[in-house]
Amino acid sequence: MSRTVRLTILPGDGIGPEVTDAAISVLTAVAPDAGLSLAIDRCPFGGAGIDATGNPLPEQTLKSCVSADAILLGAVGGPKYDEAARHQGAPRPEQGLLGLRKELELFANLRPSKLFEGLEAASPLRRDIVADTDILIVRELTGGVYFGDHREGTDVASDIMPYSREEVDRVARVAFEAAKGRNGRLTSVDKANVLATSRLWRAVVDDVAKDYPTVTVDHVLVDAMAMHLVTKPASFDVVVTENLFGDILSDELSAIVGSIGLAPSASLGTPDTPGLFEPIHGSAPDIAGQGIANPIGTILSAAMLLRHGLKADAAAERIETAVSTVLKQGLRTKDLGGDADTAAATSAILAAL
Ligand SMILES: NC(=O)C1=CN([C@@H]2O[C@H](COP(=O)(O)OP(=O)(O)OC[C@H]3O[C@@H](n4cnc5c(N)ncnc54)[C@H](O)[C@@H]3O)[C@@H](O)[C@H]2O)C=CC1
Ligand SMILES: CC(C)CC(=O)C(=O)O
Ligand SMILES: [Mg+2]
Repeated sequence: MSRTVRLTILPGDGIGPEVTDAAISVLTAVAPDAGLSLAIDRCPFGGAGIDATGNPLPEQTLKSCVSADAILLGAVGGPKYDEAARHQGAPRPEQGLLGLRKELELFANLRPSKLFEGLEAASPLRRDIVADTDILIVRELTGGVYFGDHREGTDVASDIMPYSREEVDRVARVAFEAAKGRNGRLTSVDKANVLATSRLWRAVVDDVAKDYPTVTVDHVLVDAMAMHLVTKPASFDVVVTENLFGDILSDELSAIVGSIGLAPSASLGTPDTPGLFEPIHGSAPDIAGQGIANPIGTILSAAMLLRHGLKADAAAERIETAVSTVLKQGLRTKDLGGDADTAAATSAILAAL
């Protein structure tokens, strides 16, 4: 007997539809052996939501997300929408994404990045420096400067970065749990020499640490962390940080291990809200429509969807093993210095399954 699971798919904009199609074909391939029957609802979101309804998070799309077992997103945004926002005051696709994260209270964003075997030459770092890099960034996702008050004037503008003890506590616990299940090392990244929110962040992380005596915690300032990631990436295990710093450091880390096109993520809230699974990259307007996007970040996000969203760990592992295998065998999309297109990469992964 198979279990029917409801998946809301948000292809979004740019390369979003290309990479979500690839991930759906992989999910569809592993579902039967995992005892899953997929009920897929594709919904307009981001720029596509604006085109369809004027709203980046249309009411029907939100309804579908709320009642789904899990959500898979491609990416949102693009120059056409930036122009309309600038000149006509139109809504931005990115507001839809921030709105969805907030609506579902998806406060913990897991962004794993590791060096796959065979990809040493794709890293901009020396082989001996990048070797063994395997980091999980836990990024706070529904607080901080993305959600504070924004004031936009022609001469003065401001963005407020608020954090409460509760917001820091809950994401810190996710990070400590993750560290406990890995190597027991947690690095908390902040800017406590300048920011009040960072001093609160540091104090709360130290309080939560008392509940996790087997985890060792270090505090590192974000500017130094940006440097450490390129000089000694293999010395970090789990990293927890606030929204903006996590956004930036995870893009940096993804390039260190080869390409932003490889990096998946899981955005999680309480156990009874559906998780949102998406690659960390954006809509890549510079390569959209050419069929050359790397689909691996989205395919690995589908694996995270199976593990965290559907508790189908074996199916998740099958996908991760297939991705490792094809990379070890030499499959390279353009971002990794090769010439495999999206379709060829997807076919290779399907074959490796
Ligand atoms: N989660 C989301 O939906 C996000 C949306 N954005 C939006 O995306 C748009 C473009 O932003 P950018 O700053 O250009 O960031 P981006 O991540 O879309 O692209 C940065 C660079 O990485 C390359 N790239 C990204 N994904 C790739 C993939 N799968 N395969 C191969 N190459 C890939 C792009 O071609 C580009 O050269 C903007 O409108 C931005 O607001 C940006 C980040 C996240
Ligand atoms: C709102 C998003 C566009 C922010 C972002 O870059 C991300 O979440 O990775
Ligand atoms: Mg980002």
